[in-house]
Amino acid sequence: MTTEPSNPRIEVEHVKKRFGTVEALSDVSLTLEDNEVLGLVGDNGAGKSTFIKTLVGIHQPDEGEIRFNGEPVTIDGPKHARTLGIGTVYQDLALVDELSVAENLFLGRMPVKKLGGVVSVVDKEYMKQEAERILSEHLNIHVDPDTPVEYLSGGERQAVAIGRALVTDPDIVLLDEPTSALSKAAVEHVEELVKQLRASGHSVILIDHNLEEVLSMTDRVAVLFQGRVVDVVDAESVTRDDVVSMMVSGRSAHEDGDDEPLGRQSDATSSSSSTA
Ligand SMILES: Nc1ncnc2c1ncn2[C@@H]1O[C@H](COP(=O)(O)OP(=O)(O)OP(=O)(O)O)[C@@H](O)[C@H]1O
Repeated sequence: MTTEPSNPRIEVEHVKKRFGTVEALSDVSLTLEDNEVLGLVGDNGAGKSTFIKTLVGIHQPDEGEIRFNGEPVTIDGPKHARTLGIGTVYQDLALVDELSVAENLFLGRMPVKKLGGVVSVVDKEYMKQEAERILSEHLNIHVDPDTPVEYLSGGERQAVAIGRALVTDPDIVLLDEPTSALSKAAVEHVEELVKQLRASGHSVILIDHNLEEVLSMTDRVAVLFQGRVVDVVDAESVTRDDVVSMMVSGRSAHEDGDDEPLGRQSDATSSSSSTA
């Protein structure tokens, strides 16, 4: 279901990002509307993770502008992104193996309490209770919050990573492959979570190689090819085959067949900045 663009949470305009000779993002323009789930798909190396990492300030764009709630921003890094209300689950999970589930959820933002009104100590009880609540309520995962994450299954680790993004109650959630290591039942919980996030007014960007999941979870889908946006399509009306074709050819399903693919090697003037 596509609604008229009205109140973008994030606007990315003409962003370029190079790594040496590789142009990972070539003139990317995209919007994330208020209360929408935007899918980001593309073949390996298309630029999806670079896009997410640029949004949270891990990478700085070489060119272009990012606006957040209408205001141009320079995002210094993940901490700054969190203060802007962006929660992120990275593809590599970024968990610390030897720390517990609760410690991973609250990494870098441990809650403190005053002992005797004077000495500040980490509030471990609160951390454990919150960790259990977030994981069971949102993800239906029941693990001992004291367990080091190195002992968890892949699916449980993924749930901890998602739970970690939810601790700060963000308005915008960026999910980079949130279901890649999950069982079918756990994937359904993530799908449910994404629906709940949207129902409660969040905006979500979802990267997922499973196109069925993307099409069922998102409102719009942006297709990337070699650093460019091929098209942004309505998830309800596009077919999986059309998305695959755009991912492989670098051409929009709506374009005539004679154009050059919109790849890094192409000299074709980009018509790829659709924000549909
Ligand atoms: N830190 C980096 N240094 C050098 N090159 C990089 C770096 N990060 C990404 N790249 C390159 O930029 C391009 C885009 O990579 P990116 O990880 O964004 O793709 P992706 O769409 O997320 O791929 P995948 O689906 O395989 O995760 C690739 O050619 C990649 O090798």
